[in-house]
Amino acid sequence: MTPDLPTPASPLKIGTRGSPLALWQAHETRRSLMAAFGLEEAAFQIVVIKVTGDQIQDKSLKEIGGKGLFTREIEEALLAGSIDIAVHSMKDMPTQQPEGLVLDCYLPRADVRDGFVSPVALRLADLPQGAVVGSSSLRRRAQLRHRRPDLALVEFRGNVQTRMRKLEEGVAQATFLAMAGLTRLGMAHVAQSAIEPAEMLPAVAQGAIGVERRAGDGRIHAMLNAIHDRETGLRVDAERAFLARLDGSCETPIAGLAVLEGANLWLRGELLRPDGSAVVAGDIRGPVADGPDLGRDLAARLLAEAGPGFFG
Ligand SMILES: NCc1[nH]cc(CCC(=O)O)c1CC(=O)O
Repeated sequence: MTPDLPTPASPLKIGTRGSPLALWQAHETRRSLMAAFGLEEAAFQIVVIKVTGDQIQDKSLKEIGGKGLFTREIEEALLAGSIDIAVHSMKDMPTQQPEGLVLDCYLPRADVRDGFVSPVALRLADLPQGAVVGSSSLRRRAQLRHRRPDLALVEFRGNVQTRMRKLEEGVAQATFLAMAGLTRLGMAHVAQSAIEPAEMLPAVAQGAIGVERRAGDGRIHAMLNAIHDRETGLRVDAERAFLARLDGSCETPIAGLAVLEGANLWLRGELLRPDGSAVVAGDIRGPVADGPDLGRDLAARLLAEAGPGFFG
């Protein structure tokens, strides 16, 4: 089916946050659609929407609280019809979409690893005893506390430039940034190394870009089908089912990563106590089509292993 295609007179409106990374993702979505349908740039309009998570820079995300800090206003615009699709970093997406919205289109996933950024060490293992590390990510903080209880942690938010400046000022000796974001912004060189998943399991859906639409919008559904990356979808669906079964909120440090091995999907997962004093980790393999079931099974197993007292 060939959908009615957008034109410069009636462009497709792409909603996004205004951060440099979010804008890159929106432009990448436009490039993919242009290539898939032979359309010119003017057939698309990128609409920047302000979200709560970007307006508050002086508090940790946990303090602001609530889910969807980076998505609520964008999803409202999508439901209201002022945009036609919304582009998101899947890592920041709640596992449930609001009634009337569907998230089933993913662009090809980028590097899933965390980047190690530090003027004083080449790799995480080389950080001197007692070094100060800046991170506001609950997952990274818990993983670090578990592996390197000697390190001191400070809150670190803001864009790449802000964090680099804090490192230069000596506020911390190292920080972590997703390689996907750094690479997309042309800044992969600021990372001294990329941390392998076996050493630090990334966040669920790290490196994946999702495109959300209104349910029942057949024209847009058909267009998004043309740019959907099936492998990314299989992996992210398994990881997000794992997260959903854990009721992953921003209070619970959780890591998860699925990869395809031929006809099988291999999912690794990890639950941590925020202070790093306990970790339960495991993995599961099965047919790629069973990804969400594998995710729920692994989550149930890890929850049982953790027991009721795990999160204190
Ligand atoms: N939580 C913020 C966020 N959301 C997505 C990315 C990076 C890109 C991605 O993982 O898709 C980042 C920054 C980071 O964690 O360094």
